[in-house]
Amino acid sequence: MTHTEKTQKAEKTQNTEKGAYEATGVPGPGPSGAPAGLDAHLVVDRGSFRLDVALTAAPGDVVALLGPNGAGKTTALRALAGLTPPTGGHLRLDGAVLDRTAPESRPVGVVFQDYLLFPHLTALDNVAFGPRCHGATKAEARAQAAEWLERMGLAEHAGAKPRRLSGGQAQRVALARALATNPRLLLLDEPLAALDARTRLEVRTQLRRHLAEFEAVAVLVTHDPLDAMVLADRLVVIEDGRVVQEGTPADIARHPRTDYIAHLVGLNLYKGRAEGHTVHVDDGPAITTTEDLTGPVFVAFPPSAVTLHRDRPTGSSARNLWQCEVAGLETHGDQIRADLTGELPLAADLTTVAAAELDLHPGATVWATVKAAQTHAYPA
Ligand SMILES: Nc1ncnc2c1ncn2[C@@H]1O[C@H](COP(=O)(O)OP(=O)(O)OP(=O)(O)O)[C@@H](O)[C@H]1O
Repeated sequence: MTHTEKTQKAEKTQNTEKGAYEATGVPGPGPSGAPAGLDAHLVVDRGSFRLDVALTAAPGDVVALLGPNGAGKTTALRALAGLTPPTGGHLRLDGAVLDRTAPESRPVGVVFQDYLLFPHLTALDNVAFGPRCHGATKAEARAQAAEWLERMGLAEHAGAKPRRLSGGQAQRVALARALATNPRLLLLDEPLAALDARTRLEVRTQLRRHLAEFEAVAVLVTHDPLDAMVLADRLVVIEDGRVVQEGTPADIARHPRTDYIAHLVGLNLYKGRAEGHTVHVDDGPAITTTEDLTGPVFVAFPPSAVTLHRDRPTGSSARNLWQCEVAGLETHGDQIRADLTGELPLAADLTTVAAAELDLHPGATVWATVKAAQTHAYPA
């Protein structure tokens, strides 16, 4: 999320926080100064597996939990929702202790991976189910549901049953159902996993917008580094039940500390403004892409797409050429990853032989080329 988006959201949070607390009955940060947001230490024992993860977030933060299969992401999410009993630790939300609060009494909204929409209920009644469970009358719940469907651009599908909805629409209905309870903590389990690649791109953009508008804490679980980088302000990487790294997507992408993360974030990612096939990177140079877009975009390419040269290449057909300096070199398996600074900070992967031939060392000046066809631009 950009700085401007965060600032707008922070202002909105200040303006709406009181209303949200009143709606949920959860005490806000009172004169005693109980910290707003999430303060959790999740300890869960499951046979030989132990989850031991500390997680804190301020209202407005979107945190992504990432990790390989079996790392404990779902267990963490279920512990936050109250669906898996903890063995120890603590869970506080806006200063209120929730350790012993039943799941349905927590100011928590959950969007499950397969959405779990009721097949026999319309989109409207699926969304109304959320507020109904939190004590709203049938009429109130339906009015709130209609409002949320409108906000999600789904008003015309209010009467449709889930089987008549596309994957992206079903995802938004599930999100509306979770948000309709005014949760102080929104949990999303692999929110885009059930969608095909094409729908995913569009839904990712919409979800990013909805999360940017959400004033409380959002925690999402995902395997997909793009989802994490696009949707979250902060990544918490879990391996084998423990946090192995956390930070902004940019920090983690630049300085992976485990092979899993290096593989996970195998991308150079930039935000900028597209004008046709050219993306003007914020505070950086232009990148030529094959996509034809206009307005704010992300552009990404893997470090393996970067070719390095000691001298400025003359005959290269690559559309993107930048002068860089080697800031660091790291070995990853049989590859060398070069961390480059300059007009465009980037990571480049090359073989050990190529690194030796180029006489790469920290401080060396190099030219990097990337073919337009190896970049990927998409709306921000
Ligand atoms: N119901 C259960 N009973 C016992 N152990 C379980 C149960 N569910 C999960 N586990 C174990 O807990 C550990 C963490 O599983 P969890 O599903 O939280 O991981 P995950 O990171 O979400 O993985 P995935 O990405 O595959 O969904 C795994 O070792 C798993 O075998």
